[in-house]
Amino acid sequence: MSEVITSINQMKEFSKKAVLSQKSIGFIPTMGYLHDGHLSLIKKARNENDIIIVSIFVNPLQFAPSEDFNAYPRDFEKDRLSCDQNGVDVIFYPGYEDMYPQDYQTFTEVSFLSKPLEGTSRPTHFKGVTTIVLKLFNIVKPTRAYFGKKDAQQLIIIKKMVEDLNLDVEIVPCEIKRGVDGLALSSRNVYLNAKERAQAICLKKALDKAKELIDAKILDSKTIIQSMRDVINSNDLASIDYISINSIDCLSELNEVVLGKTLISLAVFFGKTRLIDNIWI
Ligand SMILES: Nc1ncnc2c1ncn2[C@@H]1O[C@H](COP(=O)(O)OP(=O)(O)OP(=O)(O)O)[C@@H](O)[C@H]1O
Ligand SMILES: CC(C)(CO)[C@@H](O)C(=O)[O-]
Ligand code: BAL
Repeated sequence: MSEVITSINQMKEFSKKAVLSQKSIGFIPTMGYLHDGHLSLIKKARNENDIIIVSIFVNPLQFAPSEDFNAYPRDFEKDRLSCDQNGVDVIFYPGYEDMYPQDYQTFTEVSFLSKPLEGTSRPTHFKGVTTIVLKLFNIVKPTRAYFGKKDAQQLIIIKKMVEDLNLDVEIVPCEIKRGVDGLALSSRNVYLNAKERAQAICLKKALDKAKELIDAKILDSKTIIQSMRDVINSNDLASIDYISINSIDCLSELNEVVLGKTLISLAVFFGKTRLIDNIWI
C-alpha cells in the first residue's frame, strides 16, 4: 500500500530519514489523473531506486487565468490504486494553502529557455512549473527525478534549473508513451470528443512525416514544417498553434535539422483542447 502524505513537514521528515539511511529516492512529479505514460515513469524509477515518491498536485501557478485549472481532470482514489499497484511507497498530496499560503511571493524562472515554443503561447507557464518543481525537490529531496519527453521543453528547462542552481538531483528523461494509434498519452486527452480523438493522431502523423523527410535527407526546416502543416490541415477540427524546429540545447530555431541535436515540436488545438507532441532527432 502506498502511504499518503499531505503534510509538507511530514514529507520532509520521511525524506530526511531515507537520506540518512542512505536510501535512494526516485521522484515522479505529476498533476495526477495517472495514465500509462505516468506509470512508465514510475516503473523506470522503481527499477533504479530504493524508495519511490509520486507527487500529485495540480499546480495553479502554471495555469493562466484563461486556462483549464478548474476543469483539469482529477481522480485521487483511482490514482491511489494505480500507485498501490505499481510499487509507489509514498504519494505526496499537499494542499493548496500549504504550498502557496496567502503571503506567498517567491518564484523561480529559467529566463531564456522559457520564452519560445510553449512559452510564446503560455508566457507565465514555466515560471509556475520551475517554482513548484524546485519547492517539490526541496521537500522530497530526490536522488533522481523522472520527467517525460512529451513535455520536452519542460524537461530541458528543469535540467537547466538543476545545473544553474547546483541542485543535487539527477534528472532522468523518459520516452513518450503512446496509444496503439500513436497519440501521445496525456491527461488532457479526456477532453476530446470521439471525432476530435480520431483526428488527434495527426500530431504523430505529422511527426512521422518529418522523420520520413529527414530519413530521405531533406533537412530544410521550412520544407519539413510545410509538409507537417499539410498533414495537420487535412483534419478539419485541428488548428495549429505552432510547429517548430529547434536546437535541443538552447531552443533557438534551426534553418536546418542537425542530426542528434534537434527537437521538432508542435501544439495543436482541437476546440479548446490543446495537445502537444514532439520528436528528438
Ligand atoms: N505519454 C507520456 N509519456 C511519457 N511521459 C509522460 C506522458 N504523459 C505525461 N508524461 C510525463 O508525466 C509527468 C507528469 O505529467 P502530467 O501530470 O502533466 O501529465 P500529462 O498527461 O502530461 O498531463 P497534461 O495533459 O496536463 O499534459 C511529466 O513529466 C510528463 O512529461
Ligand atoms: C512537472 C509538473 C508536475 C509540475 O507541476 C507538471 O508540469 C507536469 O505534470 O508535467
Ligand atoms: N504536463 C504539462 C503540464 C501543463 O500543461 O500544465
